[in-house]
Amino acid sequence: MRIAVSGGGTGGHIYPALALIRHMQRKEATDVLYIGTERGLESTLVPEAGIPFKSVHITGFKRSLSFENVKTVLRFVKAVRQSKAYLKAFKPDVVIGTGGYVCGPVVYAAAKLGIPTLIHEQNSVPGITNKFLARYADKVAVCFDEAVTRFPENKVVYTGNPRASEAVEAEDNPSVLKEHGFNPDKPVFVIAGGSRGAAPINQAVLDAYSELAKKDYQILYVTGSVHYEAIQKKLPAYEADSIITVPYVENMPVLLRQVRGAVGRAGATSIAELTALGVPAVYIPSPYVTENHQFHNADAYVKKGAALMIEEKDLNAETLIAALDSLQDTAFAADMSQKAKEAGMPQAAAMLADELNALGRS
Ligand SMILES: CC(=O)N[C@H]1[C@@H](OP(=O)(O)OP(=O)(O)OC[C@H]2O[C@@H](n3ccc(=O)[nH]c3=O)[C@H](O)[C@@H]2O)O[C@H](CO)[C@@H](O)[C@@H]1O
Repeated sequence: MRIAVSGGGTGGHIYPALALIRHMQRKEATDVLYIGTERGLESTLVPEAGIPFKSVHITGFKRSLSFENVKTVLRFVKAVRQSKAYLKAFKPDVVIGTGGYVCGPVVYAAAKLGIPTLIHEQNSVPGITNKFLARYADKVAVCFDEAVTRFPENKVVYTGNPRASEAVEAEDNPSVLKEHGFNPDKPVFVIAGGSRGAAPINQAVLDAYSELAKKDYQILYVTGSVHYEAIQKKLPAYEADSIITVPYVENMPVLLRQVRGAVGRAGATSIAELTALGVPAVYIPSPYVTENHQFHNADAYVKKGAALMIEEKDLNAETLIAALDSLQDTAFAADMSQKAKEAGMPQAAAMLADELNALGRS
């Protein structure tokens, strides 16, 4: 099989693509070309994973009327032309887009060239690019019941997010906690604001820091790479042994296998990992995303008893500490873990690969 993959901007769109590629390459010889942007996280993550990478120049539409949108249309036209050239040279059997605006020109170009296409929507509410592409793509793979009715009935398939499979296949290595400097006999929570960090969550952790330092649990506090330096300057002069602050975690699934619980944004790929592994979670949805989709992502799991939610308007040191304290109750945490696992989709990579194989061989 030869597959062209596009997806970018943030980790939530890139990690599912990488998980799918790794799954397919383990099963059979699969040649891959990844098309992203130079500025997105994909331009480092994809080459680091040893996958051939080409770039197009494209930006997202602004929600308000602006001259920038005219420029975006011109960039789109140019990026379609460039994508067509890459695709004609690579000759893929199938093209998949995993979200982010870079998929727009790539999947559109593929459809116009008559190459079978599939788009993967991780969220409960579709993003602008996938809404546009749904008209052109042959299949739309979704991860939430709520997303099924948002796409044409004859195209939609429910596969889940392939990063869930990668999470359950990750190495079970308890010493990862020790390597971070934790006491392995006490529970560890990870607090991370998505792939880029989140300023309001960082502020709540700073406000709660002195109280958290007194707790009988430990915290891996992931600030997000861009926030790290500023946060370090704001941390109290004493550094609590039980709170370890890092900019980013390279291999999140290995870490997630060992923690008592996780606090973070309600990005769909994080949710897929946490549910597949049955990690109790406290979601603080970002209210700054299209159609408030993170709230709806989180809500679907809160309703199943698989997670807790703190809306950003209610986020402060007290609500953060209360949520963490509640997961100290082992029976409560175990029940949530069980419900999260029941809602998880660890078979997602195989299901999505089957859809791609069927399309590519049609
Ligand atoms: C602001 C924005 O538009 N965010 C979107 C973006 O979020 P974002 O990119 O933050 O995506 P997610 O939270 O879904 O996924 C983050 C990914 O990065 C990994 N990770 C995170 C931190 C870290 O230190 N190390 C690490 O490897 C996580 O394990 C996960 O695989 O894509 C998601 C999936 O479409 C959407 O639901 C989010 O709404």
